[in-house]
Amino acid sequence: MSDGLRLVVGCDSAGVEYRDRIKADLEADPRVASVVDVGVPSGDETAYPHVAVDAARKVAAGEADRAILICGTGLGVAISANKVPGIRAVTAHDSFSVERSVLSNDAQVLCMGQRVIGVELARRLAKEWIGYEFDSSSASAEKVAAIGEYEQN
Ligand SMILES: O=C[C@H](O)[C@H](O)COP(=O)(O)O
Repeated sequence: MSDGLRLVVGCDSAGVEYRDRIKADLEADPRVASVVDVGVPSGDETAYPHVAVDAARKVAAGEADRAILICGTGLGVAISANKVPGIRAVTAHDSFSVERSVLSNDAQVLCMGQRVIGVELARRLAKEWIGYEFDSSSASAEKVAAIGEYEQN
């Protein structure tokens, strides 16, 4: 993270407003090196699985460090992103879960719902989330490794 985070943002038509607000926040954040927007633009009705998998594949390929995805609930984008091998995507709408998504689960994808929480909370949670870093020497590491083992077997 010393050179700054490389982030992806994405949404479906139900998440455009929050994606735009969070994207602007991230672009102004000194902790962030780059923000790639995988869509959708306003008025585009591409379904959420396509956007979520596109974003998740960039993370899995090492082109980005993390992704933030918005849909109506934050659920569909998380389910979809988790179909990409190696991806741990979560839906989180509270500060504690956002913290633990990184410190416990090493989640690289945070998903939120524009129809679930207010925009100021979503913006705050996005800012908090990028400030956490997983400790690979922590007791949580072997639990995260077990997820990967189940994925491979
Ligand atoms: O999880 C799905 C999202 O909330 C999406 O934005 C809306 O999906 P729907 O139109 O199928 O309800």
